Amino acid sequence: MSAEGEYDCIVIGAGVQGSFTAYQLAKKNQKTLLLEQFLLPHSRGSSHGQTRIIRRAYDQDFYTHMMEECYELWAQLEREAGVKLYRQTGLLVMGPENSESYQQFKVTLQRNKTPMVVLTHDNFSQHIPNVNLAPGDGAFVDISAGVLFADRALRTVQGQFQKLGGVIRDNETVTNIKPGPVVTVSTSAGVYRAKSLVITAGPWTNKLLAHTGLQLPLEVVKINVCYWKEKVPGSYNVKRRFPCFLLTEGEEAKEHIYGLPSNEYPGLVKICYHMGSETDPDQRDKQTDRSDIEILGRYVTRCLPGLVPEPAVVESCMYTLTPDRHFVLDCHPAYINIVIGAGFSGHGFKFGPVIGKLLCELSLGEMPSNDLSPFRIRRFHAKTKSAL
Ligand SMILES: Cc1cc2nc3c(=O)[nH]c(=O)nc-3n(C[C@H](O)[C@H](O)[C@H](O)COP(=O)(O)OP(=O)(O)OC[C@H]3O[C@@H](n4cnc5c(N)ncnc54)[C@H](O)[C@@H]3O)c2cc1C
Ligand SMILES: O=C(O)[C@@H]1CCCC=N1
Repeated sequence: MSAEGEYDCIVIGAGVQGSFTAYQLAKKNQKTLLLEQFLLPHSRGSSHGQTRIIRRAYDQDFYTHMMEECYELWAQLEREAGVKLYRQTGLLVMGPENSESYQQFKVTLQRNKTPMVVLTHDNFSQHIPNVNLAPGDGAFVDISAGVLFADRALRTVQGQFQKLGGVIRDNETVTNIKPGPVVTVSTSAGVYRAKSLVITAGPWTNKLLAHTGLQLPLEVVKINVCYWKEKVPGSYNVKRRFPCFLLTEGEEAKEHIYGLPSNEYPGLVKICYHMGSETDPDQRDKQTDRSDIEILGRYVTRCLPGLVPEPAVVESCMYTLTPDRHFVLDCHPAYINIVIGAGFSGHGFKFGPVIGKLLCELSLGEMPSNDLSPFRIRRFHAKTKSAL
């Protein structure tokens, strides 16, 4: 399509997934429009903030496999744009030695021959100072893991997309979608048409899908992003090689607790709980539940004695959860030219480059370069509401 307002593909949502999808489409010479409801950059979705963890450590092989290509794609983007987006720190994984969850993480890395170091109670504090390893807990380090500079990554991929001729229209909310062989998308500022549409709207996915008669079993939760003050400045700093860490489960909670070394805010360590309370994305700040912060405070007191056990800074972010915590990467069940990337369940940032590639392949009708069976919509069966 070449007339004004007509595109090969329209992508809705300029978070990490929509931005990488638009970039991949432009790389394949597709005339692409990326629509974003807020002025960019913004902090109202799931992709904002300075940092995210990148890791191969997972409890399922398919994520560890996807990360192989993903590390290469991150490095390729760094080279292409001449910016640093990743810093290797390692990821310390801890959890009850005999628990299923901890063992699955460990065994998945071992099976995939991922570089790792197993720590013992005897040598733990020599390698990882200022952390108490609970009795009965095991620990290992995923060596290639580290920190992604999230805001910078978003700016970079959007910039590369524009350099390839892609168009970003921000401050423009999509208000309607009319499916068909040519999809019509109405916004607060205009009407656009395209051969295909990709919906990567994060917490707003079901609001947009309502225009297409589909609802997915997605739950949106608010996450309190907590930063904890070092008692002795520098003791958990990235420059002192303090790693990212992940507690598979523990005394305080069933869900993960995870953290990143102090870096973006001097003297403050980012530690979060991998769950929050339900929210409407347009009313995020009305959700004031702090039970996750109480859980974190107890954990910090017990295991991170060098931190003040109450957060110095609390920011907000949102997860869009699926029931099984796996992503949705699929075509719309009724409209093959509408592609959905959703439900990243609080762990999707690191996969951005590979998800962009897969959603691009789906929208071009190509054979996906990864097995998408864990990510198909049909796995939800009865939970998928359809008015079609
Ligand atoms: C606190 C926190 C910590 C995390 N830590 C990690 C981590 O360490 N490692 C990791 O890999 N992942 C992590 N994640 C998860 C990761 O950040 C998300 O999976 C990812 O950002 C999801 O991106 P997205 O593009 O799907 O959604 P979003 O970033 O929310 O993007 C969706 C976009 O669509 C736009 N939009 C919605 N509706 C419309 C409309 N009608 N019109 C136009 N635009 C619209 C929104 O404004 C938004 O910009 C974390 C998430 C949080 C919240
Ligand atoms: O995806 C990640 O690495 C982080 C840490 C573990 C829980 C979710 N997000």
